[in-house]
Amino acid sequence: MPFEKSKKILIALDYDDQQAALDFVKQLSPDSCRLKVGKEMFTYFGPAFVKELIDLGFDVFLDLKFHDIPNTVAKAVTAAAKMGVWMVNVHASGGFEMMSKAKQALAPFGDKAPLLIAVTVLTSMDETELKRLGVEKTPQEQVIYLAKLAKEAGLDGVVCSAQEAQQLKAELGAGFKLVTPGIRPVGSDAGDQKRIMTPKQAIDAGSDYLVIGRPITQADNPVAVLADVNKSIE
Ligand SMILES: O=c1ccn([C@@H]2O[C@H](COP(=O)(O)O)[C@@H](O)[C@H]2O)c(=O)[nH]1
Repeated sequence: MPFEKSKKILIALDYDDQQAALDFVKQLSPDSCRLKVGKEMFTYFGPAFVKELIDLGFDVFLDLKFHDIPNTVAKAVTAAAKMGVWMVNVHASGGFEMMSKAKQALAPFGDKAPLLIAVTVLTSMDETELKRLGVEKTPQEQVIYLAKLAKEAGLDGVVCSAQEAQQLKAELGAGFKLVTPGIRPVGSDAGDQKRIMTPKQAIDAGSDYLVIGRPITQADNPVAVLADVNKSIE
C-alpha cells in the first residue's frame, strides 16, 4: 500500500526557529511523512508547537526519551497522551518497572493511546563509547538485551539502529515496532551518527519507521529529498 509505505519516514524537526520549521512543514503533506519533535524544539516551543503540527494533520512522535523514577515517567507519558501525540518514548535503561508503569498509565486512553517505545542504545554510540560507560556488551548485544526487556514490560517497540533490525525482527517478531534513526541516504554526511544505514538498507533489514533529520531538513530542496527517499523504499 503506497500510502502507508510513504508514512514510514519520520522527519526529525530539529530547528531553533519555529517559523522556519513551520515554513518547511507547510510544504509537506501529512500523507508523505510523519513528524518528530525532540528535545530542542520542545524546550524552545513546548506543547503549543506540537499541537499546531497535530492540527495541520500530522502524526507526531514526541521524542523526549523520558528517563526518571516510574511515577514521574508515568505522569509524563500521560501528559503526552493528553497532547494527542501518535508516539512517545522512554529510555529502556530506566528499567523494567519504569517502562511497565508508563505502559499502564496509557491504558485509560484506550485506542487513542500513543504508541510507547523505548530507546535502547543511541545510534550515535559505538562499542568504544559503551565501554566508557562500563557496558561490556557490543551495541548489538546491548540493543537486543534492552529490547527484550522493553517487550517484556509491554512496550510497542524500540528505537535502535537499522543495523540491529534484522536480528530484532527475528527474535521479537513482526509486531514489535522498530524505529531507526541514523538513516543516511547515499552520499549524505554521517555527522555524529555511528550506526548508520541507507533508507533502502534499513527497510530491507526490517525497520518499520525511519527517522531522518539533517539529510532532509538541511538539504537545498528538502521536499525533493523526501520524495527521493520515499521512492527509494517503495
Ligand atoms: O538513538 C537515537 C535516538 C534518537 N535520535 C534522534 O533522531 C534524530 C536524527 O537526526 P539526524 O539529523 O538524521 O541525525 C535526532 O533528532 C536525534 O535526536 C537519534 O539520532 N538516535
